Amino acid sequence: MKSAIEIRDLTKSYGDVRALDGVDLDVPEGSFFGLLGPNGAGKTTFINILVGLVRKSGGEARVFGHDVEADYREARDCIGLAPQEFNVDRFFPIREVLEHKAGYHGISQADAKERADEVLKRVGIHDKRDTRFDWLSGGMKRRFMLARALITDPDLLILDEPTAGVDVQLRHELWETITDLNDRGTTILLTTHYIEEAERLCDEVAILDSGRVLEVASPDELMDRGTDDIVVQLRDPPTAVPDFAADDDRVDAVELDGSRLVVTAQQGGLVAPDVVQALDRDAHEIVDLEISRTSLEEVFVEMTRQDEGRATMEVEQ
Ligand SMILES: Nc1ncnc2c1ncn2[C@@H]1O[C@H](COP(=O)(O)OP(=O)(O)OP(=O)(O)O)[C@@H](O)[C@H]1O
Repeated sequence: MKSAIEIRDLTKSYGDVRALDGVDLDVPEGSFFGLLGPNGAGKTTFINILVGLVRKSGGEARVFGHDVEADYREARDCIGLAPQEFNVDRFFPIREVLEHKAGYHGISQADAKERADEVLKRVGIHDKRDTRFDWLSGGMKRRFMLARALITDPDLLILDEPTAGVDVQLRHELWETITDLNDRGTTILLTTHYIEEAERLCDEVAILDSGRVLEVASPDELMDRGTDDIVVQLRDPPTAVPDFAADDDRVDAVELDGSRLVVTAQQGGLVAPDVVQALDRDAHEIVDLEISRTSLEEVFVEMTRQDEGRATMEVEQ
């Protein structure tokens, strides 16, 4: 599949700070791709290089085959960006702001008007079209940021924390709008601190830490790496239970607390039937069974914490 974003050995230094330290990444065309990382990992720097706000120190960055520096105009015209900060002209009615933006990208005045109406309707704030940005509520401001990113009908939509500070209802509405765009073929690059957001929306995520890509995988693949708890409630407290850990190397631990048995295992969904069979064989009656899966958040915290440990060890050696 063709790449919407193609990154090779990308570096960026701000003085002594190595914000990006040799990033290689391919974001497939049409995908919903998440860029996750703790504060200061380099996400905004990465995005700013793609849209030409920051100059890279080394390496290559292409958007739909266009080099972000040598072919800046072509690359930039493919991208719609909704940044974290509200960098909007506050004194004009929002529809005019959109028309100016469209004009800047070479869209005719008549088309710009039509598109402005269309995107304002799409994000649900068309009735506010004559209002100044300053007078919108926080949630409406977020919607407007998305509308502005969409005004050029971009092939690549970059969303930097698009739901920061919005209520649950609006978050769900924004998710729906973005998912719909992705279903129609727009490639999405999303950064977020709400790991649940990435888990729900993204086909693939890259975990970035200290300017390096630690991992690229689907949320499911990442969650498979964590351990799950298979919690079995038995009718009667057993005197002994099968030693699941000895028989199956996916099992990490077995704990018995009265009639409650907890088997901690990788790929809990696949281990659970074996647990049930073994208990059944030994005539233990099962009253209830629940599998609690590791969340992407737990895997993310574990991975980025391990990296911290590694960094400390590297310094100490
Ligand atoms: N203009 C700048 N001058 C100096 N250092 C900078 C500049 N911009 C970013 N940095 C540094 O580069 C590193 C990466 O910052 P960046 O903003 O890209 O991270 P981030 O992953 O977007 O963080 P956050 O999640 O907090 O927004 C940080 O150490 C930051 O302090």
